[in-house]
Amino acid sequence: MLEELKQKVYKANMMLKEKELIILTWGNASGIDREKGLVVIKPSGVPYERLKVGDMVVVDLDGNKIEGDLKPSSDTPTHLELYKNFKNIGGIVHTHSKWATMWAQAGRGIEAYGTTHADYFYGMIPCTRNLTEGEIELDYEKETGKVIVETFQSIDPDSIPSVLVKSHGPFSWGKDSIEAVNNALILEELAHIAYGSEHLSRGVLKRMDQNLLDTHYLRKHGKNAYYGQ
Ligand SMILES: O=C(CO)[C@@H](O)[C@H](O)COP(=O)(O)O
Repeated sequence: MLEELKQKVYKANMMLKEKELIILTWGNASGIDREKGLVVIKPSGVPYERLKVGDMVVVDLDGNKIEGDLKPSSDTPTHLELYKNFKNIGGIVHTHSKWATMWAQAGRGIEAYGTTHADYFYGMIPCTRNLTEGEIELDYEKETGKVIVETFQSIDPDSIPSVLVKSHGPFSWGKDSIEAVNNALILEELAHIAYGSEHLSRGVLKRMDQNLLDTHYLRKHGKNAYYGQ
């Protein structure tokens, strides 16, 4: 069942390791078949060194396991919530990549400071609020997806394909799981560059000019060409 999607999701998972976005078992990738309403996701706790295509788990959008010998990732409820609410996405990845996780732990979104950012993200990459707001939340994996969706109430997930989850780490998405890995890689680079830029500017750095942001993002996404046109 879903053999092609399993191959792609397996490849996306292995790319997370190749691109050094994860170590040990600190992350997962998934992909959805929208027609069938089924999601393929990495099994929980399996080290990437031992991961096989046949280990991929199939779940429905309610979280019921449809196929697979292993338990789906503990982040499955978050992936499902995003698939249900962000209708254009076909793949999601979660990592604990260093630079993005630093921003997530600091509770700070990554402001658009330059054209490297603007080529891929049309504005600030947001950080969610605290998941629990002071209460002990036992089912926080379920809540994580809801808090991400709440964060995107007035943000288009197609033009900002990543989020930082407070006290946890980043989630990225795309039209499929491979594009989601690519967006996670770009996020990690932007997180590193933004950190250095803030420090070198000794706290006076402001977000980039809106015209420059528009020009770069819209040009890269086929919406306009150059200044003056
Ligand atoms: O942050 C966590 C656990 O604290 C997870 O994101 C793990 O890093 C990956 O979990 P599995 O996919 O192996 O269940």
